[in-house]
Amino acid sequence: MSKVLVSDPIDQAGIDILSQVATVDVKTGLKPAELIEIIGEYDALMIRSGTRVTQEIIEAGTQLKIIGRAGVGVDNVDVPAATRHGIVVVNSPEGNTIAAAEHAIAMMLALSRHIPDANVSVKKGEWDRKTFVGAEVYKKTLGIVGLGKIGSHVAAVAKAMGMKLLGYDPFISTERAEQIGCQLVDLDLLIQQADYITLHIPKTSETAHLINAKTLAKMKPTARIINCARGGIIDEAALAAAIKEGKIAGAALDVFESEPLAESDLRSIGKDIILTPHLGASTAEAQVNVAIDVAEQIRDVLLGLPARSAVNIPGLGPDVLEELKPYMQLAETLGNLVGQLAGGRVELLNIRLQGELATNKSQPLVVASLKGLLYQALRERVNYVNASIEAKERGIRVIETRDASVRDYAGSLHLEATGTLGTHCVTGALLGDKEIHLTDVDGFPINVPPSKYMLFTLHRDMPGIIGKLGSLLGSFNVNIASMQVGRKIVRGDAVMALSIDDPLPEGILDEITKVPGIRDAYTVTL
Ligand SMILES: NC(=O)C1=CN([C@@H]2O[C@H](COP(=O)(O)OP(=O)(O)OC[C@H]3O[C@@H](n4cnc5c(N)ncnc54)[C@H](O)[C@@H]3O)[C@@H](O)[C@H]2O)C=CC1
Ligand SMILES: O=C(O)C(=O)COP(=O)(O)O
Repeated sequence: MSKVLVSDPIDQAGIDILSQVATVDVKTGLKPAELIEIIGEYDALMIRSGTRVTQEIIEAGTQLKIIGRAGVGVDNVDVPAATRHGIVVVNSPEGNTIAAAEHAIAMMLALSRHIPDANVSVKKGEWDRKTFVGAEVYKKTLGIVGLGKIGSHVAAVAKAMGMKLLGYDPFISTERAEQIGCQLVDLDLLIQQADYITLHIPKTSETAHLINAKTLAKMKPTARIINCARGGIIDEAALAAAIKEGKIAGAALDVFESEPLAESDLRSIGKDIILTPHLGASTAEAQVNVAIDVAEQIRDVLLGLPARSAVNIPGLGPDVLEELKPYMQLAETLGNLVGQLAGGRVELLNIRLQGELATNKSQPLVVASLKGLLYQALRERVNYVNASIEAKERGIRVIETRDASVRDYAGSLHLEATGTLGTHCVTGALLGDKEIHLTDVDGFPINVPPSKYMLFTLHRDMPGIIGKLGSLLGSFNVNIASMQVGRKIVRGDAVMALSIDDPLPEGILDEITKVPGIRDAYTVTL
């Protein structure tokens, strides 16, 4: 049975799902060295933001197949290292959207009305109404940095409260911003005009210290900034100084450069700063959502199925996966087949996505083709995560083309592999009830479902060949399950595709090529 380590607090709903397929150990608060010591035993690791999954931990996790982040941000995982090791990293892109957005709104209102400090004051026995006079958000300008899932929900709520919305997000269109009710502007303008700024972007090398001494200096002295996204997007020292010097009115922070927050100037600022301990996703509802979402994906991957929200498999979102699932198996089978036909070292793989597959959405089929191609060399070590990197490291050049005009089938895939021993090509499609069919081998039209053991011959189309081959296979006790000939012209060259019940015994290929008229023979295991 597989083993899963849960190293941060996760809702029981997730543990229950994992327990259906694995032994689950919950060990929270482990030090890095302790995690390194035990991670080698586990097939999966489930975390929140509390565990830093470094390259060292990934290298020690020799059995790891998946790292599941029960939340959005994966900045605490060395994703490139996981990718190199073929470990799929999944998250829950939507499970805590509402929770995080509501926390940002709550922070904005709490900051405007000094709720945390007023509460402490009343609990101390005071009745001070003058100190805590606040500001309304109605008709004020909210600048939203990052108009993704959380930023969009913040926009909807803020709009309902009568705020004017400015948005900055270089990766969304003006139309999308308009839909959200935001005027798309550049960051500088947003910073200068906003009364409130709220951050909803990932932490990356581009967004680190996006808000710094220079940007803070451009803000209105009455402006307040809220960060419920990631620590380190704001330069904390510069922020503390800006509030103390009255350059801005205040800040509300849920996330910090280093968590838990250690000694910090931020603590010494009074009612103009609110600090919460990374609570954005901490609602009962969100914790159930993310735990179920990620546990299901871990379960699926441990059962050999694809994950719906893998962050290190490009282009494979849940909607795309649903559509492409049957074609992924086709691509893998064709990759595996053409790799074996080509034999030797493959140097170039031409992948043509045809008919309805000729769209950008089909990108994962390229990865699946490479996974199939590399299967003979790498077996279980190649997967959707590392297939592209492994191909690159082996010097395999990949050319993708898309041809929507090929309409023999709704969608079909054509793979051509060139290696040290020559060039071969195969085409396949889904027929009937999404059954995989080989529709062409080396330019000869056929129509056969692939089987585990197959034999292909290139021969002259002439009487007697099929009989001779049948007798030869019979003399080696090889049982033929099905056979089909593909030819372009009568008595010209032809291809024979045979499904056989068992692997072909050693030495028989040479015998087959000695049959007059048979030029070449290939056996494959799929
Ligand atoms: N405090 C907490 O507990 C939580 C924090 N988060 C954090 O909130 C952030 C946003 O999450 P989602 O909205 O779900 O992500 P998302 O991926 O839906 O949206 C992020 C948006 O940021 C934009 N973006 C990326 N780089 C940018 C840049 N340099 N400048 C401006 N915009 C940029 C993207 O185009 C995208 O629209 C993430 O950092 C996530 O980790 C999420 C959940 C809970
Ligand atoms: O989902 C995210 O990105 C979060 O920041 C939530 O973090 P958490 O799971 O509460 O440690």
